[in-house]
Amino acid sequence: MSGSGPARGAWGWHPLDSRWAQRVVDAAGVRPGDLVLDVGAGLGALTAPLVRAGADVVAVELHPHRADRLRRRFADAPVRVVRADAADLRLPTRPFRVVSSPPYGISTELLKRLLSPRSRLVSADLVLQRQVVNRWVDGRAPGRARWSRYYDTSIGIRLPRKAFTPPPHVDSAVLRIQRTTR
Ligand SMILES: C[S@@+](CC[C@H](N)C(=O)[O-])C[C@H]1O[C@@H](n2cnc3c(N)ncnc32)[C@H](O)[C@@H]1O
Repeated sequence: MSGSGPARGAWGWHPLDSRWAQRVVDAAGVRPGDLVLDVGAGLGALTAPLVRAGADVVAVELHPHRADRLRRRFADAPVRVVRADAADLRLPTRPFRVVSSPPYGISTELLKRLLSPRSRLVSADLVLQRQVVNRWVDGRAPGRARWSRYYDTSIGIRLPRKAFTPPPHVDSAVLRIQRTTR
């Protein structure tokens, strides 16, 4: 999914209902002034409650029209909209959190990047396919030997299919990642 972007029809368009988005952000424990990446921000379902929580948000969105709409919607808020492919994401050089409902197709690539050796990731709350979350919490995740010294993984809120429009064909949950050292 790099270069000209995903193939037509592969844009992973399952926006979160605003009440569920608020719950995900509340559970993430974001504090005023935190730098938070919303990867695959769509039209800002998570960006809006992140702004209300006082975060400085970087909203990453590849779709050109969605990125434009995000810019307009959050023109007066502490939100930087970056039109970029999450697969090529440049991580901040200062500590940051991630609260995101990314397209499921890029979740493994995104997680590898967030947990890479020089990452300043403090915590991540990612809405993902429940099967994928289970894999990351029960010890079957890629590269675990390397990153498990620094990070704990756990399962957060379980989201019903009706938390999205249109409902996806799979169950979802929040994968919580928290730095334990450094
Ligand atoms: C599942 S939707 C979630 C949208 C929003 N976060 C929400 O919860 O309503 C995923 C979003 O990721 C965007 N997207 C798809 N592929 C992407 C990529 N490679 N890099 C960045 N964003 C991407 C889609 O355009 C879509 O807006």
